[in-house]
Amino acid sequence: MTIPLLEARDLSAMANGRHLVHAVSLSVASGDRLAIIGPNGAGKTTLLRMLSGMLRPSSGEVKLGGRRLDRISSVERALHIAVVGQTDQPDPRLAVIDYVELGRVPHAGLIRRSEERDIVVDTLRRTGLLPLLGRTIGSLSGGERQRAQLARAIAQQPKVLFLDEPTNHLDPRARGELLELVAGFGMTVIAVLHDLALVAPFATRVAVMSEARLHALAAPREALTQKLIRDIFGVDVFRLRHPTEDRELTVFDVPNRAAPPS
Ligand SMILES: Nc1ncnc2c1ncn2[C@@H]1O[C@H](COP(=O)(O)OP(=O)(O)OP(=O)(O)O)[C@@H](O)[C@H]1O
Repeated sequence: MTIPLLEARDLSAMANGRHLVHAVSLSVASGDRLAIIGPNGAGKTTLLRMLSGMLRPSSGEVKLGGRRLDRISSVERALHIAVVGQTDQPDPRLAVIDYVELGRVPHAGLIRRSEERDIVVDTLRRTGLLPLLGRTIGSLSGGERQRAQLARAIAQQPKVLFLDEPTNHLDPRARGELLELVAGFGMTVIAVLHDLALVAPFATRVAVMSEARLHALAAPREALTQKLIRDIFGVDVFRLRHPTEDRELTVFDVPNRAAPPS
């Protein structure tokens, strides 16, 4: 039997006598890209924080490569796990190249310094940040900063990359491009996503959270049924033929409750 890269069993988080996440079990194989979706307050970020070891569960456990995450030292964990959170506040005085190089700190001394630099420069190139490498983090736009945060995490070369809403500062085109970029690195990714339109092109699997529970866990096409999207998000989904190209469009539509009956 192959051991999943990451496995959560009966994971719960409680605060003030209330479940923020209730008995979630899931596993993630190497190379999976798992999108965690659900309405506001469903428990997505709390689940992500427990899966990445940032938050200790009230009950249940997380295993990474068969080992309990809470028994892996924070130093070793940093070799395996990178997190880009919603509330990260990188030091605005750092130059982009120095900031991205911070991703290499957990590996310090393990490989030669010149190889470290090569990894950083290659990551800057692949994330389109080479022209900005001398700029300070504080001088970047929200979208550029988001790309720099991603680059730092990619330079870390983790076994699992955790992303909490990685596209929230990006324009519609840049959102898709950023996730395409992430997918191109071939890493195992667990990402909280809000934009439902981004899920199917990016994710190999989707975990649907609703009211602290895992409502569904499947490939996007299986999970994102019209019924589920209507029930969980209160929006309609239509699959339409693209008017000029040979492909399908998925359109999410908020029903107009104010419309008079026809
Ligand atoms: N430390 C805490 N103490 C008390 N309640 C908390 C704490 N952290 C989160 N919550 C609550 O738990 C619920 C789930 O929060 P969480 O951030 O996980 O949801 P989410 O699905 O990521 O939401 P959003 O889409 O709005 O970012 C929310 O009602 C939130 O207010």
